[in-house]
Amino acid sequence: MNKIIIAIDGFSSCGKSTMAKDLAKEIGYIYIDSGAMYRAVTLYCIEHGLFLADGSIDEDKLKQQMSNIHISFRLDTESGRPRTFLNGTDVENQIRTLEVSSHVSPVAALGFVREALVRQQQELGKEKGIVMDGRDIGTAVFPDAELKIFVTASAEIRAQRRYDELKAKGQEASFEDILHNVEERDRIDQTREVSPLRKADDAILLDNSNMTIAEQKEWLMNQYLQATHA
Ligand SMILES: Nc1ncnc2c1ncn2[C@@H]1O[C@H](COP(=O)(O)OP(=O)(O)O)[C@@H](O)[C@H]1O
Ligand SMILES: Nc1ccn([C@@H]2O[C@H](COP(=O)(O)OP(=O)(O)O)[C@@H](O)[C@H]2O)c(=O)n1
Repeated sequence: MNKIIIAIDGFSSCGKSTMAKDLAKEIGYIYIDSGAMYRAVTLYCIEHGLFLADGSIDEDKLKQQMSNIHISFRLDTESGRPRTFLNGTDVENQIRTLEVSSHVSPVAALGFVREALVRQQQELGKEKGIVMDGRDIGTAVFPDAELKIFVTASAEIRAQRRYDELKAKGQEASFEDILHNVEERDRIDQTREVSPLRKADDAILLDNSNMTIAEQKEWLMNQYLQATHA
């Protein structure tokens, strides 16, 4: 069967990567978490003092240093899930903290950052057989993707899911802070000038507010089967 490209976009913390990862594993496709790439660049900025005292980004320095930022993914053989590496170091846990979440959307709004990452993402999808999730996969990275999904759920439900996840990992964070972060990122992601978050006209909308992980997994598998047998 011919391999296709599956683009999964949507609002923050709604379950995109959970469903994308599960599908990729089941059908033997590569899974790429494009958000992890923006998070890795953000971690680099934090670690290299590129956030100025007023909270803004030293754009000139970041532009100069973009070629020093190398992001890769390696499969964790135990969990079967990919882990994110920044310049050879496993940063999978560090990029998921609320600190990185609080800084990532302004970094992702920078045109030169998007250009560099989109180029890498397109390269990764060249052979097809890929599931990629993010904000602009169906609109900018792979506008010709054969299957596009746009996921949403209420902000409270999304914040609760992220809160439960951080708590399970032993990370302290308040529900209010997470809700604020989810809403703020949605606002910045939807209003930025370059490739803002929006549903592609040909994407299928999924509101998974009242769906379990198993139900959404089955829903996505059905979409894949329909797309490949059409
Ligand atoms: N339908 C669901 N019901 C409950 N929790 C979910 C559901 N889908 C995903 N989750 C959980 O919500 C959290 C955020 O999911 P994730 O896949 O990381 O979202 P995204 O990639 O959209 O940010 C994870 O802890 C995940 O296990
Ligand atoms: N394709 C993408 C993916 C992420 N992003 C940015 O990166 C941030 C983190 O993405 P993510 O997918 O890890 O976010 P969560 O939904 O997992 O919280 C988003 O809030 C966007 O600002 C983007 O601009 N374009």
